[in-house]
Amino acid sequence: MKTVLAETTAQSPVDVYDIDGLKVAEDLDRYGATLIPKLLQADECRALATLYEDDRRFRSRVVMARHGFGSGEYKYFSYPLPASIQQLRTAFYPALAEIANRWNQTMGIDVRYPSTHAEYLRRCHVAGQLRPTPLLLRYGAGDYNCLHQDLYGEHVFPLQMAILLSQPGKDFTGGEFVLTEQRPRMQSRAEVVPLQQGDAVIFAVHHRPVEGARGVYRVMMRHGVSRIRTGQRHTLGIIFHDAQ
Ligand SMILES: O=C(O)CCC(=O)C(=O)O
Ligand SMILES: [Fe+2]
Repeated sequence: MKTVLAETTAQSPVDVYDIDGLKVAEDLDRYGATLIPKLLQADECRALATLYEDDRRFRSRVVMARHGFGSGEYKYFSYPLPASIQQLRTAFYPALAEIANRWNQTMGIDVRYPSTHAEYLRRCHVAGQLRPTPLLLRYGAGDYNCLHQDLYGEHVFPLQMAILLSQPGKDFTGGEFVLTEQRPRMQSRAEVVPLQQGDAVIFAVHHRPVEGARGVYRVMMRHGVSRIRTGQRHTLGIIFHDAQ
């Protein structure tokens, strides 16, 4: 399936991402995560990171240490979302919904996701999950994001995306994106996703199916960020369900 991102910003040409060509489904099935290189250009990343200062864009700010979530802060966008974020959310959803539906079938879960994001949001909104979840995160030296799952109500779309907006090695050091998977009655496995500026990672929000010798089982997934050693790191998070 081809995902077309029309004009992610005024400067950017139309980009076409061939989701099949990038082995998105294959990686997600094997590892629970996949990396999409250079989804955004450096100038788009800088423009998005700069939005962090513009409080008119956001519905709320979370200081992570106050909640035991880690150290650093983030802000949830208000509706209407910035056009580039709205486009990313809409454009990536259909291909991810196909994977999510296949996973649910494999795991014996009877929830199915509609083919358009607009339709899925209607389902969230009818259930009272009305608040937008796309967010910008900002970390400084010493900050980190504890392993977590982004669940905001009954309706959870099982895949999400994060885009690194800062340049590792230059804007910051440390601060690796980390995923863990907890298999039933087994020790946990960790995976570090080596993101460059503008790269996206798509990953499982809460669980995913794994084929074992005795059939399919579910592994629990969590994600977080290791300690930022120096500098400042910004990320854009795109979650497909809305929040209560
Ligand atoms: O900063 C990161 O890389 C992780 C962000 C995150 O937890 C999210 O987007 O849900
Ligand atoms: Fe998260």
